Amino acid sequence: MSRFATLVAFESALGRLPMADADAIAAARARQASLTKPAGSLGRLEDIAVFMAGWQGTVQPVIEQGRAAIFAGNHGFVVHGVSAFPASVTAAMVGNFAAGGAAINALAGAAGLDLKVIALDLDRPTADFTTAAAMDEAECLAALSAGAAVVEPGLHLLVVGEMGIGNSTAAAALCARSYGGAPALWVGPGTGVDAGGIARKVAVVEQALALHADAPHTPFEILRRLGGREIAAIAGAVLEARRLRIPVVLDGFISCAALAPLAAAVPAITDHCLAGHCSAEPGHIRLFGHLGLDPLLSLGMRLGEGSGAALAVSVIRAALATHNGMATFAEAGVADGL
Ligand SMILES: Cc1cc2ncn([C@H]3O[C@H](COP(=O)(O)O)[C@@H](O)[C@H]3O)c2cc1C
Ligand SMILES: O=C(O)c1cccnc1
Repeated sequence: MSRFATLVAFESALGRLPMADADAIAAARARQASLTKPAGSLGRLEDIAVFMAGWQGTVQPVIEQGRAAIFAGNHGFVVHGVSAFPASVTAAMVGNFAAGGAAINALAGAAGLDLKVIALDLDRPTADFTTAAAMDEAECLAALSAGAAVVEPGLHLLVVGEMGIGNSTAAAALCARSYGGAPALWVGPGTGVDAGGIARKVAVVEQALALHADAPHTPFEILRRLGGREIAAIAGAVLEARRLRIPVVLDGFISCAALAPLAAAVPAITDHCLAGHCSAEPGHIRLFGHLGLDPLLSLGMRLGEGSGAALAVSVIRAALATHNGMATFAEAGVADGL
Protein backbone atom coordinates (compact mmCIF):
# COMPACT_ATOMS: atom_id res chain seq x y z
CA MET A 1 0.00 0.00 0.00
CA SER A 2 1.19 3.48 -0.78
CA ARG A 3 2.37 5.36 2.28
CA PHE A 4 0.60 8.55 1.20
CA ALA A 5 -2.45 7.11 -0.53
CA THR A 6 -4.55 10.11 0.50
CA LEU A 7 -4.04 13.75 1.30
CA VAL A 8 -5.19 12.95 4.86
CA ALA A 9 -2.35 10.43 5.22
CA PHE A 10 0.17 13.11 4.21
CA GLU A 11 -1.31 15.78 6.44
CA SER A 12 -1.59 13.52 9.45
CA ALA A 13 2.05 12.41 9.08
CA LEU A 14 3.14 16.04 8.99
CA GLY A 15 0.90 16.82 11.94
CA ARG A 16 2.28 14.02 14.11
CA LEU A 17 6.05 14.21 14.00
CA PRO A 18 7.85 11.95 16.49
CA MET A 19 10.55 13.50 18.65
CA ALA A 20 14.10 12.36 19.30
CA ASP A 21 14.70 10.05 22.29
CA ALA A 22 15.41 12.36 25.24
CA ASP A 23 17.03 9.60 27.33
CA ALA A 24 19.46 8.72 24.54
CA ILE A 25 20.31 12.41 24.13
CA ALA A 26 21.01 12.77 27.85
CA ALA A 27 23.11 9.59 27.89
CA ALA A 28 25.09 10.67 24.82
CA ARG A 29 25.75 14.11 26.36
CA ALA A 30 26.96 12.42 29.54
CA ARG A 31 29.23 10.17 27.50
CA GLN A 32 30.66 13.19 25.66
CA ALA A 33 31.39 14.83 29.02
CA SER A 34 33.25 11.70 30.17
CA LEU A 35 35.57 11.40 27.15
CA THR A 36 39.26 12.28 27.37
CA LYS A 37 39.11 15.83 25.98
CA PRO A 38 38.24 19.26 27.29
CA ALA A 39 34.48 19.78 27.26
CA GLY A 40 33.29 21.06 23.89
CA SER A 41 36.69 20.67 22.24
CA LEU A 42 35.34 18.59 19.37
CA GLY A 43 32.92 21.37 18.50
CA ARG A 44 30.09 20.34 16.24
CA LEU A 45 31.30 16.73 16.12
CA GLU A 46 29.92 16.45 19.66
CA ASP A 47 26.53 17.84 18.62
CA ILE A 48 26.38 15.53 15.62
CA ALA A 49 27.02 12.47 17.80
CA VAL A 50 24.31 13.56 20.26
CA PHE A 51 21.90 14.26 17.36
CA MET A 52 22.50 10.78 15.94
CA ALA A 53 22.03 9.22 19.39
CA GLY A 54 18.71 11.00 19.82
CA TRP A 55 17.27 9.87 16.50
CA GLN A 56 18.66 6.33 16.63
CA GLY A 57 17.51 6.07 20.25
CA THR A 58 20.81 4.71 21.51
CA VAL A 59 23.78 6.15 23.38
CA GLN A 60 26.23 4.80 20.80
CA PRO A 61 24.80 5.35 17.32
CA VAL A 62 26.32 3.73 14.23
CA ILE A 63 26.12 3.98 10.43
CA GLU A 64 26.15 0.39 9.23
CA GLN A 65 23.10 0.67 6.99
CA GLY A 66 23.39 4.08 5.35
CA ARG A 67 21.52 4.84 2.14
CA ALA A 68 21.65 7.54 -0.50
CA ALA A 69 18.30 7.82 -2.31
CA ILE A 70 18.38 9.84 -5.53
CA PHE A 71 15.08 10.73 -7.18
CA ALA A 72 14.78 11.81 -10.82
CA GLY A 73 11.98 13.67 -12.55
CA ASN A 74 11.32 15.90 -15.54
CA HIS A 75 9.67 19.33 -15.70
CA GLY A 76 7.22 20.78 -18.21
CA PHE A 77 8.42 24.38 -17.84
CA VAL A 78 11.84 23.55 -19.35
CA VAL A 79 10.34 24.58 -22.71
CA HIS A 80 11.00 28.17 -21.54
CA GLY A 81 14.77 27.75 -21.77
CA VAL A 82 15.64 27.75 -18.06
CA SER A 83 18.50 25.20 -18.03
CA ALA A 84 21.86 25.07 -19.75
CA PHE A 85 21.12 21.42 -20.62
CA PRO A 86 18.29 19.62 -22.44
CA ALA A 87 15.72 17.57 -20.50
CA SER A 88 17.06 14.38 -22.07
CA VAL A 89 20.04 14.67 -19.70
CA THR A 90 17.83 13.59 -16.77
CA ALA A 91 17.31 10.10 -18.23
CA ALA A 92 20.88 9.96 -19.52
CA MET A 93 22.19 10.67 -16.02
CA VAL A 94 19.94 7.96 -14.57
CA GLY A 95 21.70 5.63 -17.00
CA ASN A 96 25.03 6.97 -15.78
CA PHE A 97 24.00 6.34 -12.14
CA ALA A 98 23.14 2.74 -13.08
CA ALA A 99 26.49 2.33 -14.83
CA GLY A 100 28.35 3.74 -11.83
CA GLY A 101 29.82 6.75 -13.64
CA ALA A 102 28.32 9.76 -11.83
CA ALA A 103 29.74 11.86 -9.01
CA ILE A 104 27.24 10.34 -6.58
CA ASN A 105 28.46 6.84 -7.39
CA ALA A 106 31.97 7.87 -6.38
CA LEU A 107 30.87 9.84 -3.33
CA ALA A 108 28.36 7.28 -2.04
CA GLY A 109 31.06 4.65 -2.40
CA ALA A 110 33.56 6.80 -0.52
CA ALA A 111 31.00 7.38 2.24
CA GLY A 112 30.01 3.71 2.55
CA LEU A 113 26.41 4.28 1.49
CA ASP A 114 24.22 2.06 -0.63
CA LEU A 115 22.74 3.95 -3.57
CA LYS A 116 19.11 3.72 -4.70
CA VAL A 117 18.10 5.64 -7.81
CA ILE A 118 14.38 6.10 -8.39
CA ALA A 119 13.35 7.47 -11.79
CA LEU A 120 9.83 8.88 -11.66
CA ASP A 121 7.96 8.87 -14.98
CA LEU A 122 10.78 10.53 -16.90
CA ASP A 123 8.94 10.26 -20.19
CA ARG A 124 5.98 12.09 -18.69
CA PRO A 125 7.22 15.51 -17.50
CA THR A 126 5.13 17.48 -15.04
CA ALA A 127 2.75 20.07 -16.49
CA ASP A 128 4.21 23.52 -17.18
CA PHE A 129 3.54 25.35 -13.91
CA THR A 130 3.23 28.71 -15.64
CA THR A 131 -0.07 27.50 -17.12
CA ALA A 132 -1.28 24.69 -14.79
CA ALA A 133 -0.45 22.86 -11.57
CA ALA A 134 2.71 20.79 -12.04
CA MET A 135 0.96 17.68 -10.75
CA ASP A 136 -2.58 16.58 -10.04
CA GLU A 137 -3.35 15.29 -6.56
CA ALA A 138 -2.84 11.61 -7.46
CA GLU A 139 0.50 12.33 -9.17
CA CYS A 140 1.79 14.27 -6.19
CA LEU A 141 0.69 11.58 -3.74
CA ALA A 142 2.32 8.90 -5.91
CA ALA A 143 5.60 10.84 -5.90
CA LEU A 144 5.44 11.37 -2.12
CA SER A 145 4.81 7.64 -1.71
CA ALA A 146 7.67 6.70 -4.03
CA GLY A 147 9.92 8.71 -1.74
CA ALA A 148 8.58 7.00 1.37
CA ALA A 149 9.08 3.57 -0.19
CA VAL A 150 12.89 3.82 -0.16
CA VAL A 151 12.98 4.44 3.58
CA GLU A 152 13.32 0.95 5.00
CA PRO A 153 13.03 0.43 8.76
CA GLY A 154 16.45 -0.26 10.21
CA LEU A 155 18.36 2.29 8.12
CA HIS A 156 20.80 4.17 10.30
CA LEU A 157 20.98 7.23 8.04
CA LEU A 158 19.35 8.50 4.86
CA VAL A 159 20.90 10.87 2.31
CA VAL A 160 18.46 12.45 -0.14
CA GLY A 161 19.30 13.84 -3.55
CA GLU A 162 17.78 14.66 -6.90
CA MET A 163 18.33 14.73 -10.66
CA GLY A 164 15.94 16.71 -12.85
CA ILE A 165 16.92 19.17 -15.55
CA GLY A 166 15.25 22.50 -14.77
CA ASN A 167 14.63 21.78 -11.11
CA SER A 168 16.62 24.74 -9.76
CA THR A 169 13.77 26.83 -11.21
CA ALA A 170 11.15 24.73 -9.41
CA ALA A 171 13.20 25.07 -6.22
CA ALA A 172 13.21 28.86 -6.55
CA ALA A 173 9.45 28.89 -7.05
CA LEU A 174 8.89 26.67 -4.00
CA CYS A 175 11.03 28.93 -1.83
CA ALA A 176 9.42 32.15 -3.04
CA ARG A 177 5.92 30.76 -2.50
CA SER A 178 6.78 29.24 0.89
CA TYR A 179 8.74 32.12 2.39
CA GLY A 180 8.10 35.14 0.20
CA GLY A 181 10.84 37.31 -1.28
CA ALA A 182 11.24 38.36 -4.87
CA PRO A 183 11.93 35.51 -7.33
CA ALA A 184 15.26 37.13 -8.21
CA LEU A 185 16.40 36.45 -4.64
CA TRP A 186 15.82 32.72 -5.07
CA VAL A 187 16.92 32.21 -8.68
CA GLY A 188 20.53 31.30 -9.48
CA PRO A 189 22.58 29.86 -12.32
CA GLY A 190 21.74 26.18 -11.70
CA THR A 191 23.73 24.20 -14.25
CA GLY A 192 25.30 27.47 -15.39
CA VAL A 193 22.85 29.62 -17.37
CA ASP A 194 23.98 33.07 -18.49
CA ALA A 195 22.33 36.40 -17.63
CA GLY A 196 19.62 35.80 -20.25
CA GLY A 197 18.90 32.42 -18.72
CA ILE A 198 18.64 33.95 -15.25
CA ALA A 199 16.17 36.52 -16.59
CA ARG A 200 14.09 33.73 -18.16
CA LYS A 201 14.15 31.80 -14.89
CA VAL A 202 12.97 34.86 -12.94
CA ALA A 203 10.17 35.47 -15.46
CA VAL A 204 9.05 31.84 -15.29
CA VAL A 205 8.95 31.91 -11.49
CA GLU A 206 7.05 35.21 -11.54
CA GLN A 207 4.47 33.75 -13.92
CA ALA A 208 4.08 30.62 -11.82
CA LEU A 209 3.65 32.62 -8.61
CA ALA A 210 1.05 34.84 -10.26
CA LEU A 211 -0.92 31.87 -11.60
CA HIS A 212 -0.99 30.08 -8.24
CA ALA A 213 -1.26 33.16 -6.03
CA ASP A 214 -4.80 32.44 -4.87
CA ALA A 215 -4.27 28.72 -4.25
CA PRO A 216 -4.31 27.46 -0.66
CA HIS A 217 -0.99 28.15 1.07
CA THR A 218 -0.65 24.57 2.33
CA PRO A 219 2.36 22.26 2.11
CA PHE A 220 0.59 19.87 -0.27
CA GLU A 221 -0.77 22.53 -2.62
CA ILE A 222 2.58 24.33 -2.85
CA LEU A 223 4.41 21.05 -3.59
CA ARG A 224 1.77 19.88 -6.06
CA ARG A 225 1.56 23.14 -8.00
CA LEU A 226 5.19 24.29 -8.01
CA GLY A 227 7.24 21.17 -7.29
CA GLY A 228 8.07 18.15 -9.36
CA ARG A 229 8.00 14.40 -8.89
CA GLU A 230 11.60 14.10 -7.65
CA ILE A 231 11.04 17.03 -5.31
CA ALA A 232 7.82 15.59 -3.84
CA ALA A 233 9.60 12.24 -3.47
CA ILE A 234 12.28 13.90 -1.33
CA ALA A 235 9.56 15.43 0.85
CA GLY A 236 7.91 12.00 1.18
CA ALA A 237 11.20 10.31 2.05
CA VAL A 238 12.05 12.88 4.72
CA LEU A 239 8.58 12.59 6.23
CA GLU A 240 8.74 8.79 6.28
CA ALA A 241 12.24 8.88 7.78
CA ARG A 242 10.82 11.04 10.56
CA ARG A 243 8.06 8.50 11.30
CA LEU A 244 10.78 5.85 11.63
CA ARG A 245 13.14 8.21 13.51
CA ILE A 246 15.85 7.78 10.88
CA PRO A 247 18.25 10.75 10.69
CA VAL A 248 18.50 12.44 7.28
CA VAL A 249 21.28 14.38 5.56
CA LEU A 250 19.97 17.00 3.14
CA ASP A 251 21.89 17.94 0.03
CA GLY A 252 21.83 21.14 -2.02
CA PHE A 253 19.43 23.95 -2.77
CA ILE A 254 16.94 21.73 -4.57
CA SER A 255 16.79 18.99 -1.93
CA CYS A 256 16.34 21.58 0.78
CA ALA A 257 13.71 23.45 -1.26
CA ALA A 258 11.67 20.24 -1.31
CA LEU A 259 11.14 20.79 2.41
CA ALA A 260 10.34 24.51 2.19
CA PRO A 261 6.56 24.07 1.76
CA LEU A 262 6.46 21.67 4.71
CA ALA A 263 8.78 23.67 6.95
CA ALA A 264 6.97 26.95 6.32
CA ALA A 265 3.93 25.40 8.00
CA VAL A 266 5.66 22.97 10.40
CA PRO A 267 9.20 24.15 11.17
CA ALA A 268 9.93 21.03 13.28
CA ILE A 269 10.00 18.89 10.10
CA THR A 270 13.75 19.54 9.84
CA ASP A 271 14.54 18.44 13.40
CA HIS A 272 15.77 15.01 12.25
CA CYS A 273 17.78 16.55 9.39
CA LEU A 274 21.38 17.66 9.10
CA ALA A 275 22.29 20.03 6.28
CA GLY A 276 25.15 18.30 4.49
CA HIS A 277 26.55 21.33 2.73
CA CYS A 278 25.94 24.83 1.50
CA SER A 279 25.66 24.89 -2.27
CA ALA A 280 27.07 27.71 -4.40
CA GLU A 281 23.50 28.25 -5.65
CA PRO A 282 22.77 31.62 -4.00
CA GLY A 283 19.29 30.72 -2.75
CA HIS A 284 20.67 27.96 -0.56
CA ILE A 285 22.15 30.13 2.18
CA ARG A 286 18.98 32.22 2.21
CA LEU A 287 16.91 29.06 2.58
CA PHE A 288 19.04 27.85 5.49
CA GLY A 289 18.05 31.04 7.32
CA HIS A 290 14.41 30.02 7.05
CA LEU A 291 14.97 26.33 7.77
CA GLY A 292 17.13 27.05 10.82
CA LEU A 293 19.87 24.71 9.59
CA ASP A 294 23.62 25.22 9.67
CA PRO A 295 25.39 23.29 6.89
CA LEU A 296 28.29 21.01 7.80
CA LEU A 297 30.40 21.75 4.72
CA SER A 298 30.85 24.63 2.32
CA LEU A 299 33.04 23.52 -0.57
CA GLY A 300 31.62 25.50 -3.46
CA MET A 301 29.75 22.47 -4.78
CA ARG A 302 26.67 23.00 -6.93
CA LEU A 303 25.83 19.62 -8.37
CA GLY A 304 22.90 18.00 -6.59
CA GLU A 305 22.56 14.19 -6.91
CA GLY A 306 22.98 14.00 -3.14
CA SER A 307 26.69 14.66 -3.69
CA GLY A 308 27.32 17.22 -0.93
CA ALA A 309 25.23 15.25 1.56
CA ALA A 310 27.12 12.05 0.80
CA LEU A 311 30.40 13.87 1.34
CA ALA A 312 29.18 15.16 4.71
CA VAL A 313 28.55 11.58 5.85
CA SER A 314 32.32 11.24 6.30
CA VAL A 315 32.15 14.02 8.89
CA ILE A 316 29.26 12.26 10.64
CA ARG A 317 31.22 9.01 10.63
CA ALA A 318 34.16 10.85 12.21
CA ALA A 319 31.82 12.26 14.87
CA LEU A 320 30.63 8.75 15.72
CA ALA A 321 34.16 7.33 15.66
CA THR A 322 35.23 9.77 18.36
CA HIS A 323 31.99 9.40 20.35
CA ASN A 324 32.09 5.59 20.33
CA GLY A 325 35.81 4.94 20.23
CA MET A 326 37.47 7.37 22.62
CA ALA A 327 38.37 6.37 26.16
CA THR A 328 36.67 7.99 29.12
CA PHE A 329 38.72 9.77 31.78
CA ALA A 330 38.05 6.84 34.12
CA GLU A 331 39.09 4.20 31.56
CA ALA A 332 42.29 6.02 30.62
CA GLY A 333 43.21 7.05 34.15
CA VAL A 334 43.43 10.68 33.04
CA ALA A 335 42.46 13.36 35.54
CA ASP A 336 39.24 15.11 34.44
CA GLY A 337 38.61 18.83 34.66
CA LEU A 338 37.37 20.50 37.82
C1 LIG B 1 25.32 16.35 -16.54
C2 LIG B 1 24.54 16.86 -15.34
C3 LIG B 1 24.56 16.13 -14.15
C4 LIG B 1 23.86 16.62 -13.06
N1 LIG B 1 23.71 16.13 -11.82
C5 LIG B 1 22.95 16.95 -11.14
N2 LIG B 1 22.57 17.98 -11.88
C6 LIG B 1 21.81 19.11 -11.35
O1 LIG B 1 21.45 20.05 -12.37
C7 LIG B 1 20.04 20.17 -12.51
C8 LIG B 1 19.54 21.49 -12.01
O2 LIG B 1 20.03 22.58 -12.74
P1 LIG B 1 19.13 23.33 -13.83
O3 LIG B 1 17.93 23.85 -13.10
O4 LIG B 1 20.03 24.40 -14.34
O5 LIG B 1 18.77 22.33 -14.90
C9 LIG B 1 19.46 19.04 -11.72
O6 LIG B 1 19.30 17.91 -12.55
C10 LIG B 1 20.49 18.80 -10.65
O7 LIG B 1 20.41 17.57 -10.04
C11 LIG B 1 23.12 17.80 -13.10
C12 LIG B 1 23.08 18.53 -14.30
C13 LIG B 1 23.78 18.06 -15.42
C14 LIG B 1 23.73 18.82 -16.71
O1 LIG C 1 22.46 23.09 -4.93
C1 LIG C 1 22.13 22.19 -5.69
O2 LIG C 1 21.66 21.12 -5.27
C2 LIG C 1 22.28 22.35 -7.18
C3 LIG C 1 22.78 23.50 -7.72
C4 LIG C 1 22.90 23.62 -9.07
C5 LIG C 1 22.49 22.59 -9.89
N1 LIG C 1 22.01 21.48 -9.35
C6 LIG C 1 21.88 21.35 -8.02
